[in-house]
Parts: sequence; structure tokens; C-alpha cells
Amino acid sequence: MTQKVAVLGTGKIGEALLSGMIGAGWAPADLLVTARRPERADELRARHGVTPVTNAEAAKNADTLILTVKPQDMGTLLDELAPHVPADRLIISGAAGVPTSFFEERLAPGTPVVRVMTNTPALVDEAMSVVSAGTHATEAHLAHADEIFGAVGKTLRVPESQQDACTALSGSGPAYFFYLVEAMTDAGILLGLPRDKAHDLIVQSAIGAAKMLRDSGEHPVRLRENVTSPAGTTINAIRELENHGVRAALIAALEAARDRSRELASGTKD
Ligand SMILES: NC(=O)C1=CN([C@@H]2O[C@H](COP(=O)(O)OP(=O)(O)OC[C@H]3O[C@@H](n4cnc5c(N)ncnc54)[C@H](O)[C@@H]3O)[C@@H](O)[C@H]2O)C=CC1
Ligand SMILES: O=C(O)[C@@H]1CCC=N1
Repeated sequence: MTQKVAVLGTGKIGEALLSGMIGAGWAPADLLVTARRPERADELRARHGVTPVTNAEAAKNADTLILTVKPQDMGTLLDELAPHVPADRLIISGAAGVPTSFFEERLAPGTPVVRVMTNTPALVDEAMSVVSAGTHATEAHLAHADEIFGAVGKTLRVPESQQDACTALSGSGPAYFFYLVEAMTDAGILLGLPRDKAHDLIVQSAIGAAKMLRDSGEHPVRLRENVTSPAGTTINAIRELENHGVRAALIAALEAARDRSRELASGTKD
């Protein structure tokens, strides 16, 4: 039997997933989408050939429901969905913070729920997605979630107790790198370079560093040591980073992101 998958609340993350799934071979005819605005539904149909439906129709007709609304909208979506979801549907939540128990409490007893935290590099098939089982999710359900999110990058299984930490690291992670590139580009301007050249130099350095981190098998400390010549330029920069507490700032920043993920657990408007 054909497995139909519905993406409910198809915004940035939902559309990236959809696009990756189609690229990986899913037939658009087997993909349903829901959107709040009719213009958005038309746009998704035109771009991807998928079928826009209502949330209730998605619950009735798809075997797997991927919920990609904001955490604050999850309560409202579930109120609408709950009467229409048969207990054999697999629910995959992509929302930050919201625990699998939130869904289990609102849906039919025994409904399998999988929680996934992905990130925006899903747009270029380089996502990092972490996958956790709810109470009733089996290995087959987890494998199905791995297959779906594997279409847009890497997947990793983690216990749900680690989801808030993973959200702080990889869910929000791309934003920290974009922020660093932005700040380093400003530094280039201070040093007299035109903005476009500074941008290109930093972006290519970021890509090179990312490839080395992934492919060299070396520890990041060793990679940094290899750049840091005795009495050279790099150590002067590193001293300033340490003087300004950048390491401590990053630790505090990720802790704050983890704490916010925990606060979002209520899945309601606040
Ligand atoms: N943006 C990011 O970097 C990441 C976001 N996430 C999670 O993914 C989820 C989606 O985030 P984005 O795609 O950035 O948000 P978004 O705002 O682009 O997409 C959410 C979509 O859901 C729609 N929506 C809301 N309520 C609806 C309803 N009842 N029925 C149908 N559609 C409805 C909205 O109109 C919107 O288009 C969030 O829960 C977020 O925590 C996870 C990882 C990374
Ligand atoms: O900022 C957020 O809440 C979402 C979740 C992880 C990345 N973006």
C-alpha cells in the first residue's frame, strides 16, 4: 500500500522537508500539505506538485502526519486535529520544546509519536536532525522518521531527555555561524576591505573549516593549533576572544537556548 505523508503547517521547515523528500524520490502525489492561507497552499502546489488539504483531511488520508507549526501554535492545531486522527497514524513533531507527552495526552491512547529537531540546512540537504521516540513509537516508526529526515541530511537518534539540548546545539546552531560570519565581515570592513570581498573571504574560510571538521578526523583543538603559529597573528586574535569571554558567552548562549526550549514545552500561545 502506498504510504501517504502529510506536512501540516508547511512553512520554512515544512517546505524544506517536502522539497528534500521529492528530491529523494517521494512521489508528489503521495504528499499532502496544509497551510493557513489559501495563497500559500496554491504556492506549494505550483512549486512542488503536492496536494493541499485541510488538517482534518490530512489526518484522514495520510499514514504519517508531520507537524511543523510553531510550538506556540501546536495546542490549537491539536485541538483541531484530535477528533480526526485514528490511533494508527504516526505523528512526527518538528517543533522545538514540545514533548511527545503533549501529543500523547491529546490524541487517542496508543498513538505513536516521534519528536524530531532538524535545522535550516535542510534547504541544501545538509540538515542535522535528531530523532526521539515517544511512549508508543516502535523501531519501525523511528526508521520511517529517519528515512523522511534522511532525505534532507543526517539523522541521529537521541533520548527525548536530550532534545532540548540538541535544539540549542544543532536546531539553533546555524544561526550562531551566520552571526559569526556577519560579525567577522564587519571586522573586515573595519580593516578596510569592501563588504563583498570581506563576505567572500569569510564564507570560503567557513566552508573550508567546516569541511576539515567533517572530513579530516582531527580534533578541533588540533585544527586550531595548526593555524596558530608561535608569535603569529592568530594567537593575538585568540587572546582577544578569550579576553572578551567568547567561550563563556557561547556556553551561556546555548544554555539560554536550552532553557527556552524547555519553556516552549507547553505548546500553547505565550
Ligand atoms: N526555523 C528553524 O530554524 C527551525 C524550526 N524548527 C521548528 O519547526 C517549526 C516550524 O518552524 P518554521 O518553519 O521556521 O516556521 P514557519 O512560521 O515558517 O512555519 C509554520 C507554518 O505553520 C502554519 N500554521 C500555523 N498554524 C497552522 C494550522 N493550524 N494549520 C495549518 N498551518 C498552520 C503557519 O501559517 C506557517 O506557515 C517550529 O515548531 C520550529 O520550532 C525546528 C528546527 C529549526
Ligand atoms: O528559534 C527557534 O525557536 C527555532 C527552533 C530551533 C531553531 N529555530
